[in-house]
Amino acid sequence: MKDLPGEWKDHQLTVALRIRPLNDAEIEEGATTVAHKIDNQMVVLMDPCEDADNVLRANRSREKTYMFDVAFDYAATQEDVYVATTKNLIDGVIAGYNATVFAYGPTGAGKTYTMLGLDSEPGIYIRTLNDLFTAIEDSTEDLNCSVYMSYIEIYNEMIRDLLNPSSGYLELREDAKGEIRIAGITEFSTCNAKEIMALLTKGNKLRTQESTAANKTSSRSHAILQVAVKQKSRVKDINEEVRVGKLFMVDLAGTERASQTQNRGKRMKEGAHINRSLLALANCINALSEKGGKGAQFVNYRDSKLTRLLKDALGGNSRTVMITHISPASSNFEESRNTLVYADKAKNIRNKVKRNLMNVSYHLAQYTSIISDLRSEIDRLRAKIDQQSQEQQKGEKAGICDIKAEVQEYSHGEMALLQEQLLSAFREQMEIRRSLMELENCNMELHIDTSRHLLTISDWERDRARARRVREVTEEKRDRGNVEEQESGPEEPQYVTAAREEIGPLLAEQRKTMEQKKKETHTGLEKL
Ligand SMILES: Nc1ncnc2c1ncn2[C@@H]1O[C@H](COP(=O)(O)OP(=O)(O)OP(=O)(O)O)[C@@H](O)[C@H]1O
Repeated sequence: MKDLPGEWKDHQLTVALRIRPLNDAEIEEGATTVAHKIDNQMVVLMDPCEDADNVLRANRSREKTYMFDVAFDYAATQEDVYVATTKNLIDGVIAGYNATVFAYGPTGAGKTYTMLGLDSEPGIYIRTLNDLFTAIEDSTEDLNCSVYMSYIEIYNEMIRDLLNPSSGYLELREDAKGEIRIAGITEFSTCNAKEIMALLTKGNKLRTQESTAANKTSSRSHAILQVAVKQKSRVKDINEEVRVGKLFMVDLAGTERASQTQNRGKRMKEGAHINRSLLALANCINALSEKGGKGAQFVNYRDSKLTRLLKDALGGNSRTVMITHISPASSNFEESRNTLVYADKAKNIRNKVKRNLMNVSYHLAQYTSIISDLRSEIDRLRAKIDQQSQEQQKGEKAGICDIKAEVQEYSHGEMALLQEQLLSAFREQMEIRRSLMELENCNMELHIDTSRHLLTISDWERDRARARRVREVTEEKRDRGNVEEQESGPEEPQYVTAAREEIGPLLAEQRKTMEQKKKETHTGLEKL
């Protein structure tokens, strides 16, 4: 069924649960299985502290049943998980919808296994990309399609481009439409799955991964793979429809407790950052699950880079699937319980989704003027025929034939030539307009960022002056005019210093964009 363009539809977050098999370390330490899949949707978690032989089972409160959209245990294959969670999103992305799949859960619970997988057991990334390219190839629609890919990690609250690590740390920007963008991100345009897989493998090698007490190859960062599918009509028209569907695939760092993972030093600092992002994510899930209900709350996405980037995935314009992971082991009971509580809340999140359609219309002035020139030329020739036929009614047919031939020749030759010129003028104009529009957007984003920083600084300076004045008045009153040397006031917070530092580069970038815009406009005018 085709959706009407521009129509908003409700979409409830899909929440899946995957319980991985017990691992060797868990078996060695004598852990028992406490998480069981009951059926395709139901899971039960038993408290290992309870005495299973106690027939009275007096304390049943900590044995809890959870329902999800779909549940998997150790028997599920990578294909099973992919088909039930992600495969269905592909057609939507091609039709211009946004979609997000994210893996959530404690460290070592199997998130990277589900998303990336092994060479012998590929995960969701590879399966999705293969099916996406096949679906594009099989599409019968008359559309030109291009696929762009980017791959980043958020490590210690800093964004790194995994496809171009030399670009340093990247910044988040909000554009005029309120959409979050990563400034300076590398977007590879590819048209085959093999090429995209090579990029992904290269990027993965750069991902921050370390051995921790809980997982030998623990991912210390959140990794986000974004694939954008852009399509436009092959048939040239004065109105062109462009569709853009974006798919985010996110492998989050694991939730962890410092005491349990025995992390120290650098690992502990990472843990704090990982937890800051995941705490912000948990807060958003909490607030969103309450939204619309009695306890409707403000959703604060700004607390971490992760939540700012996942804003659309949570409560925005995206079909979203959350794949929650837990270990079945009794030794991980507490982590599993906490994870299940959040996954359960996430089921209440509702998104509003809409196809991303844009209309590019070309300037008609040039088109209209050429057509009117052609019309007057034809009128002139018609008038000439009429005039001549009146004058030479008797036997001067040859002359008329000459003029008729002239009209015909003009109509075919000149028309074809003019048509050709018209088309190429359109193409050039279209390119210039498109790049001007991009520069305009970029400039607007820079302007908004600069204003935001200036506002942050002036707010802070105003508060500081106010605090200083209050202190002075208090001191004056107490010392009856004998004012002691004043403190310089509170130390400037990090976010204000960061705002000051960012203004210079933002202004420089703004100047650069303006220069480029001038150049483009000049080239455009020369061509017209
Ligand atoms: N369903 C599964 N079947 C078989 N092995 C699994 C499964 N899930 C996870 N594993 C294995 O368990 C180990 C830990 O998994 P993985 O690295 O995917 O965890 P993680 O949740 O990504 O951890 P972290 O948050 O620390 O990165 C890996 O060796 C992985 O191969």
